[in-house]
Amino acid sequence: MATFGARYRAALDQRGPLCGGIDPHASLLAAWGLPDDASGLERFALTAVEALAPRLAVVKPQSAFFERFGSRGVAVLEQVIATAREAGALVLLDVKRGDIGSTVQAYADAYLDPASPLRADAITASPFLGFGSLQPLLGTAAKFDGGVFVLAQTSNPEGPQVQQARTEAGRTVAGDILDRIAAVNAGESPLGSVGAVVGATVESTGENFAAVNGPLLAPGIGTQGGTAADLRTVFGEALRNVLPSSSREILRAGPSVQALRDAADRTLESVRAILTQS
Ligand SMILES: O=C(O)c1cc(=O)[nH]c(=O)n1[C@@H]1O[C@H](COP(=O)(O)O)[C@@H](O)[C@H]1O
Repeated sequence: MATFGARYRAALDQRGPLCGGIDPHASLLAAWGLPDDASGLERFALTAVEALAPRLAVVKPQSAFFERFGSRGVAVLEQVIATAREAGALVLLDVKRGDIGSTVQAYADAYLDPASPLRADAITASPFLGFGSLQPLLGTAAKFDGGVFVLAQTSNPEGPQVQQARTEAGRTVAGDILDRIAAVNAGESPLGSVGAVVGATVESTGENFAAVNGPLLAPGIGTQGGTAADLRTVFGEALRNVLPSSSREILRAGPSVQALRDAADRTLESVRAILTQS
């Protein structure tokens, strides 16, 4: 298999730059007329996969919305991952894992080892126990051609309290994380396999995102207020590597498969117009 960085580049080039988040909120299940139980979850998630996975580059199921239904919910998540991959989308499992190194290896085994039923193409990870603690995850990803998206500057308003704090060297924590991702990705072509998560809502940062030489996930498009135009302000020269992500704004269009597709197409066209101008 090609590296995750190469598969990401090809997926964006072929299908366009959009990640569809599969976030089965209780309020969305209700809006779709579905029960708030594992059967409703299954209908919701598989409808979203049917609509989005054959056309979008990446789909991103959010694990907690499945875990809240226990083992039946996790079984649905396994089905979502497998079905979406069969339909040709890359699956980015949003689990935001981070732990001491020895335990991080167990998370790597759970989500990135082909032997696991929850194996995805990539996962989200939190570096706030120290970037080095993620090493087992990065090593396992490299071994199995998977990807890891490391939180750097998140879309929520509370993020700057930690992420804009300064290291002893005077760098912001977010900037330091970007530097460390860039060091892992150095020399990789067409892109490294370690991504950064930078919210579409963070405004101008002064960072050189092109130097990351890796995937750039930009959640926050739509419901959180992030717009296509914001992407230019945030990412500057690195727009070609950016994957905007939107969950609720697209999912609200359901339960009609066609309406979900139309909503995804509208979002894709709005971000494509900006991202391909560079
Ligand atoms: O890692 C993420 O996916 C993520 C990082 C971040 O900084 N902000 C953020 O919103 N997310 C996730 O992206 C999704 C955003 O959903 P919507 O606001 O409905 O588009 C949620 O699943 C969040 O957990």
